Amino acid sequence: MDNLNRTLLNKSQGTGTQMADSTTQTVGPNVVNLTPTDSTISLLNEPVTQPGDCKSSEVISTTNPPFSDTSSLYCPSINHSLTEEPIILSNELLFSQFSVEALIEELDFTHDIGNRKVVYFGTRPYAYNGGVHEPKDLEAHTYLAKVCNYLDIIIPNYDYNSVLVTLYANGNQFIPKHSDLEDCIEETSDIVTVSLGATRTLIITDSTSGQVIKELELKHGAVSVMTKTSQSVYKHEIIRDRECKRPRVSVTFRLIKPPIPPKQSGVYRKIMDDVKMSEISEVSSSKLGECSYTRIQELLQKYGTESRKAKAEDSSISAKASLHSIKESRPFEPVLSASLSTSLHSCSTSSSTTGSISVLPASFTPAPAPSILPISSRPPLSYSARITPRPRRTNSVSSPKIKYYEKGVQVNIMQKGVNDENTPPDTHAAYTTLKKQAQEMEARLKKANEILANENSTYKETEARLKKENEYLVEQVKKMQEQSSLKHFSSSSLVNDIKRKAQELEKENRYLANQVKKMQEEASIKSVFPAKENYISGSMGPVTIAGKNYDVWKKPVGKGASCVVYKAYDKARDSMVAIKVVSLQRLNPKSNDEMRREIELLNSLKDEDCIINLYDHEFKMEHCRLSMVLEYGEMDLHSYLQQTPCLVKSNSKQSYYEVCFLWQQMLRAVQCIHSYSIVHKDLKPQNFMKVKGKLKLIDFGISQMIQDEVTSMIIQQPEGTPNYIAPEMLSGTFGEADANVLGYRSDVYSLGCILYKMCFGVTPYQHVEKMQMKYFAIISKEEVPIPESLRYSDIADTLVMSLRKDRTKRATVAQLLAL
Ligand SMILES: O=C(O)CCC(=O)C(=O)O
Ligand SMILES: [Fe+2]
Repeated sequence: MDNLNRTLLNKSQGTGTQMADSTTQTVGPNVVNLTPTDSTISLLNEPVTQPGDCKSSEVISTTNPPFSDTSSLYCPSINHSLTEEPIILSNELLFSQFSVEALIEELDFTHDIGNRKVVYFGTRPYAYNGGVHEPKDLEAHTYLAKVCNYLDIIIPNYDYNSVLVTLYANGNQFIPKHSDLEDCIEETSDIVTVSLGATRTLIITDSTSGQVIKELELKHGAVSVMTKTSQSVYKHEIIRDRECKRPRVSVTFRLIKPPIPPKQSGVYRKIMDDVKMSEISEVSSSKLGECSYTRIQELLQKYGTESRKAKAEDSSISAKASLHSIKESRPFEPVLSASLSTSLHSCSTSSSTTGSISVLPASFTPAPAPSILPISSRPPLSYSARITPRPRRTNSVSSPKIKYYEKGVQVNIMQKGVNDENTPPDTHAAYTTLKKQAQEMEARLKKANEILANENSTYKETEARLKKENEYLVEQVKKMQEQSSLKHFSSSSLVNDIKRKAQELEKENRYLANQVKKMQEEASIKSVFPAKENYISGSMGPVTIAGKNYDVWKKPVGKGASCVVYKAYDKARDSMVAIKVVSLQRLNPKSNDEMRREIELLNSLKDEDCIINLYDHEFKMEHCRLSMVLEYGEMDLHSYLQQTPCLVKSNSKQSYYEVCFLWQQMLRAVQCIHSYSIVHKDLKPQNFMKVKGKLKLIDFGISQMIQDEVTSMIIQQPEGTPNYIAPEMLSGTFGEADANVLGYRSDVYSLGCILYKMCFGVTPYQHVEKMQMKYFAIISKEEVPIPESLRYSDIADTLVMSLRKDRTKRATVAQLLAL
């Protein structure tokens, strides 16, 4: 604690002495007159009374990240008294996330010293008892750079230019008792070690007495600080720990002096005298052009001669001069630097010196070293040049070279030349060529860069164009998708519509096909007909009516109160006919008159295809029989309705169409007779016959011709079938003589009843069993109710219009047809 206090005070007082050799050319940040920066001062606990007067304690806490309470700040020492003992700064928290394994992974330990391994990075060579380390860039060592960055935070103004990383693979590895007394370490240097990984023990002993002064635990993140000067007083060691299985890495920072030539020979001196700073800066000026090459050439010629001279003076001379880091403020920075070296080949019989030059424009060097310093404090990039005249071992080949780097790739240009022992190398010519080549190379590079820039802009243009095109296409695809989905939607609804219609048509078709089938069946009967057992012979015999023969089916197809209907084959017509045999015997004369009237009516309507055709008739009074040969129909409407579900029940479009179809035909048939001033008076399903699928009127038994509606006759008795009878036809019976007027609209009412039956399966008052009640219901002023189960409003309207009780308000057939 005391030591650090003292250190802080001493450093801040700025009383230290600059120990650097004047030949070191160290012109970095002021090491000696170190004054804490404002930010450092603000971090100190106690107020600073004078600039540079720092009275803080050993450990200075701050809450600023990345420090924790246990972190500390340290001002580098400046006093360097002999008795300054090592101290430890604890930085466990700062390094808590730091992986020592990752650090080991990224490092190549170049020296295996048996009990440990090391690797060195620094701008200057570092020689110690473990070996000699050549200068080496930190390059892209991410984790090591991180340690450097952390150290910059822990000791902000600490000046160092080397990093020695030591790996102790386990507790068996150690470093024996020693002092870091190497000459190459600056006397002003602090020796700072960051301990990472396993905890190990550092023991400090007094060099003279061997007495243990301190035993320090070096945990992960511990930073030990020693001074170079104290190395003559103390020794230190990392002792074995057999229990420890984990690795430990120590990262030791030092300030290394520029290398001292082994022998300060005349040649070296000459070189050193000759190569002045001005020349170096000339060589390394931002323009490595004419002047540099010329100068390099001059120098080589000069030192070639000098070395030959030196060889004559002292054959054992081996001189090496090196000028590094003319402006080295921090290690591993791309710095303005140049080196010039020449070595005389002592063993060679040849006195000649051949040379090679490497010209390394720093602008072509790989990416800058890892960020150890804040960007702002880095010196600007510039060229560096190294001139290396080397002895030629044989007389074979010399290799003047140009190296340059671009994007980390080294490009070598080699020029071979032959020198024999007696011929000094034609360095001038070599360098002229090299210069030319370098210029060419630079020109090519420039061109390549231009092309690249060009390509880059073309690429960018293309990229932008493609992006636009892509956007357009995406938009188009989107639109097309939308359209196609719309199309799909509309086409699917259309398809559904068509499907529905097709289904309806199919139903209709089936119905018609059925009808056709029936008709075909009828037609086929024709061929079957001549079979004897199927027609009448005997009592009715093969019947002759009005002189024509008919083959009559034995079984009657219909029976009435006074008539029987047979099916027969008319050979002359080659078609089926219906033969209606009416028994006149049992009829009164009035009935006979009716029969005659019917015959007349039918005869007058012969040409109408909505009226059943009367082909022939014959009164045989002797037999009291009227035989009528009529057009044959497959089935009357009554039978048809019996075997067909009503509209409400089937509730299908097909039934609807069929009802409409039949209704139209009934209307036409009735319109036809009305146009002959005939009122049918007994319209009911039984009186409509289906002939080849078409409805025709039959049975005019009670029909009569009328002049017009107003002269319509008064009837005495209710006639017609009660379920289809119009109210006006009944009302007369029940004393409402005025209303008992017969008219065309009575047929309309009956038609309405047939339509009602087709819709609901029953006639309006069919459910009323008692006849009298039925009559009352029919004549009642209350309109026939239309059940709501009928969903076809047009039919419902038609029913309402045709079933109006008041006949004057009832529709005529013409009106109904016009709907
Ligand atoms: O590993 C350590 O902590 C000490 C290393 C050391 O003393 C040295 O490299 O000189
Ligand atoms: Fe050491």
